[in-house]
Amino acid sequence: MNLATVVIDNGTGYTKMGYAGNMEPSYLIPTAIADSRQKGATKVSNQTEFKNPELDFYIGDEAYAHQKTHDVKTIIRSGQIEDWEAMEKFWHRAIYSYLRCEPEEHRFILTEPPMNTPENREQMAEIMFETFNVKGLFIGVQATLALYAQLCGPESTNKSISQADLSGTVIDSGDGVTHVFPVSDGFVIGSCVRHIPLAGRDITKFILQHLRDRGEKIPSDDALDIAQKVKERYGYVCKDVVKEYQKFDKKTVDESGRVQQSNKFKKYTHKSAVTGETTEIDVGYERFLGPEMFFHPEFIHQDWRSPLDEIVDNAIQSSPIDTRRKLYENIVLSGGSTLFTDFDNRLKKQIQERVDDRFKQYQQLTGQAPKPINVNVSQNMVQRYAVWFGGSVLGSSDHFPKICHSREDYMERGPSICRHNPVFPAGF
Ligand SMILES: Nc1ncnc2c1ncn2[C@@H]1O[C@H](COP(=O)(O)OP(=O)(O)OP(=O)(O)O)[C@@H](O)[C@H]1O
Repeated sequence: MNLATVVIDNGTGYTKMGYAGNMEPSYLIPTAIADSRQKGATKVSNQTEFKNPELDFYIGDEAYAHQKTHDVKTIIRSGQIEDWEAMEKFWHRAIYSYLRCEPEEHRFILTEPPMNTPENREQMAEIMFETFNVKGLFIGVQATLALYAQLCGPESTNKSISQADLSGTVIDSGDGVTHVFPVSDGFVIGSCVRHIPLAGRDITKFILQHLRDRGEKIPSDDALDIAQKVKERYGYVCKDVVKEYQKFDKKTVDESGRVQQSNKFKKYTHKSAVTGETTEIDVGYERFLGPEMFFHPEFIHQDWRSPLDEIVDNAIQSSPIDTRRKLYENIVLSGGSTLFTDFDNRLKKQIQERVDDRFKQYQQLTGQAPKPINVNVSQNMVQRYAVWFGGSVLGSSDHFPKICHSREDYMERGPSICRHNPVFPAGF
């Protein structure tokens, strides 16, 4: 009997995990581990949860809940696994305690950043097959899975897709890093990938700083948590920063003659999980100034001045000429930090302006009018979990057993079988 494929997408900030065929992952937890400070010591206290100190560790939110007694660390930096031992422990807990499955009975889909080395892929395969004895393994490239999710997602009408349909530009912005990946026929054009060292975590820190600068009283224990909630709940991308400021500064007078601040200001009430105390915070300009980082990165990072539309345009322009039209016409958003309202509209407008300017110059120079390009930036229902959802659809497809590397193959040929992971079998 074929049991559902397990899909685990380990991101810099968050891990999404669940079973293929579902719309959403079953668990979304921080990619963090809290390890015992008393390694090697045998615990004897009756109150100790674990007798074996090697098992005295926590992952995800539980890791942060135990930071007083354990050392918490993140495992992935800029998409790359930094600590393999910690990763293995994280997977162990994820598989047995969260997903509660017997790995030898399931096929697994793990994800990797596009420029991952073959050695890293082999290491993943070794751990999965040798430690967990999984039934099968497929290591999907995150950008390709995000495109796959869009093609086969809930809004898709395209029933018969092939490798050639997997073309477009994926903008993946999560917690730690933002990437722009041009993908042609299912393959990431490696030399044209662009990396931006700014993402959700930087916006959160900026919002926190801005709230404090405006004099809001933020309890230091929950400061980052509050800023993150404010960002996720009230953040949006504006059309024009100056006009947006004016909207916030516009005051009105109510019936009793009292001056009221603009209704653009919002109130956020936070209840501390530790003390139970509530704090009320006025949320103002940071609502649009935080997400503005994508278009005016100099607000946040002194040395980074290229706006996202310039980087996307540059990535596409450096791709082979015959792929560019598809890359402009299918820009796909992936990751939590692309969820801001109107992010897609502003990005589309600014990239379209760049394309139109280039066309005008070409026309003036040659006197010829090329066929226009309509830039399309699509937001979709599965954007936050696009990579995971791509894995979910792939893992439940009929052709998945043909592309998944089996345990028998691994035993016969070793970890090098996992170096290549095409989304479609040959001749599809
Ligand atoms: N509705 C929202 N609006 C804005 N930001 C959001 C929203 N929901 C989540 N985020 C932000 O998205 C980020 C997490 O996104 P995601 O889970 O895609 O990251 P990740 O995969 O862990 O990171 P990376 O892509 O860097 O490896 C966090 O910074 C979170 O605050």
